[in-house]
Formats: sequence, C-alpha cells, structure tokens
Amino acid sequence: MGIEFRNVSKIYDDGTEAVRDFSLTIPSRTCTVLLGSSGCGKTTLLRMVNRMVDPTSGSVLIDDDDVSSANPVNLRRSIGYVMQNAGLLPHRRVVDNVGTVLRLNGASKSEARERGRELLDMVGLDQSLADRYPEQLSGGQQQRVGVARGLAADPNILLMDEPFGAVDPLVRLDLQRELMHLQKDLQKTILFVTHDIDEALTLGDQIAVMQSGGKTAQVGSPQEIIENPADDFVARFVGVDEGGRRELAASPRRSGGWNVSDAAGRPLGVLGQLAGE
Ligand SMILES: Nc1ncnc2c1ncn2[C@@H]1O[C@H](COP(=O)(O)OP(=O)(O)OP(=O)(O)O)[C@@H](O)[C@H]1O
Repeated sequence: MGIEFRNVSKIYDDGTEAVRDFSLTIPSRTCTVLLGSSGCGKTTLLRMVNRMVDPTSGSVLIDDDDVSSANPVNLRRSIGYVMQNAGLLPHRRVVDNVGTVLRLNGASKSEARERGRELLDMVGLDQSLADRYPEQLSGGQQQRVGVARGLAADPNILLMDEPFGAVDPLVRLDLQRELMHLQKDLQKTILFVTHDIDEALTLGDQIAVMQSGGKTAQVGSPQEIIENPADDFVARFVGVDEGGRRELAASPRRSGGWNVSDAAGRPLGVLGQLAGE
C-alpha cells in the first residue's frame, strides 16, 4: 500500500504551524525515512496517516483513498504504530501487550497469545519473556516487543516514530539490523521518523530531509542525498562537507551495498560492493 501526502498543512489550535504545504509519495513496500531535527513536524506528519492528527488543509491518501473518509478507529487498528519508549501497557504481560490489537479485532485470548508468541519469536525474543511484565525487560527488549505489537495485525503499513531513539548505540544497531532483516521478508510500507542520519541511511529506501515547518529540503535515495546534497542545509545536516576523514567504516545496507562513513561516523557515501568481496 502506498501513501501520499498531498499539500498537507497543520496549524494546531494554539496557532503553532507544524507543517506547511508538504507533499511526498511513499511507494508501496519500501521504507521512507523522515529525517530532521526536533520540532520540524515529523511526528505530526506520521500521525496524519492513521488520523491521530487531521491536517488543517490538504489530504493524505492510502492507495488513492483519502484517509479523511476512513473510520479513525478502524484505520488505527489496520496500521502498525511503533513509538519511542515502546509505549507498552505496564500491567499487561508481554505476550498480551503484543496481542492487544488482535483482541480488539475480535481474536480470542488463546488465539492472540499464540500469535503473540510467534511474533516474539519473529523479533528475536525468547519465549521465556512472554509472561513477564514490561518493566522486567531491558529497553532494547521492550522496543522489540513494540515492533512485535506493531506487526501483530499483519498491517500493510507500519509507522515508526523514533522507535530506537531511547536505547544505547549498540542495541540500536541490533534493532536496526533486525528491522532490516524483517523488512526483507515482510515488505511492509514503512514510514520511519528519526533525527539520526546514520539510521536514515541504513534503513531508508527513500529519505526526506526535513526543515522546520514541515518543509522538505531534499527527497532522494541515501546515495543521492550523500552524493548530491540539494543545498548547504542538507550538506551540513548529513555532515558531508566536513573534513578530516581518514579512517573509513562500512555497514551493510538493507537493500544491498554499504554505507561508508569516516572515523567519526560521518557518512561519506554508499557503495555497491566493497573491494575484495
Ligand atoms: N498538540 C499540539 N499542539 C500545539 N503544538 C504542537 C502539538 N503537537 C506538536 N506541536 C508543535 O508542532 C511542531 C512540530 O512538532 P512535531 O512533534 O510534529 O515535530 P517533530 O519533528 O516530530 O519533533 P520531535 O523530533 O521533537 O518529536 C512543534 O513546534 C511542536 O511544538
């Protein structure tokens, strides 16, 4: 399922203009990353897809249907949503957190638990964690549960709002790898919000670099953005105009090839294949 933002704007009741005239097409079964610093309107845009926020003007379409004519509750249940800090219900066991939407959609408790256990397995969590409560898990494990919950109803669309923002860098890499691995099999349409350039380069088939007020500075593949930043703002944001790059590091990209960065982690480019492979 593809998503299209068509000239959307959002002015909140207190007069804050969060998004102005934003347009973007998100192709089906790919991962699009909204990349930008705090307050530029990323969450507002993400929430327009499942009608947690309605645009002041313009429209959001899913497979050419305007979401404004969809029932908001049904819409929310049909779209996966993963947020920062997992947002798990503290008084429910892990397996029941995963099965929440299935229960809301009418599954029996045992059906929801069975599927919940399958999903835990899918996101790389041991079955022994199923009966714990969220506070008995690490931050990284909680995020995995959040991803499992987002996937529970097998949605075509997955919205991810800084899902790995609150975990340490190594766990974050693990979670990114796991998501790349899952996406290879599941082929969801993912809209992913982050302010982390490396995360965007790793996960995005398409990246929209955002400026304040929900304006796009550039939309393109990771390679286009690194190799041909549209302007100084993008170049500064992705750090490609800074010097001192001597040692290189490379990390694999989901869709093949490698992200290459300097010793300080600043991205330098995308390679199809590394010498010696
Ligand atoms: N309910 C609200 N009422 C008024 N203003 C809001 C509301 N929600 C968000 N805003 C404002 O809209 C702007 C965009 O916020 P938004 O949360 O979409 O940005 P963001 O890019 O996701 O930021 P962050 O990365 O910090 O989450 C900000 O100025 C924010 O203060």
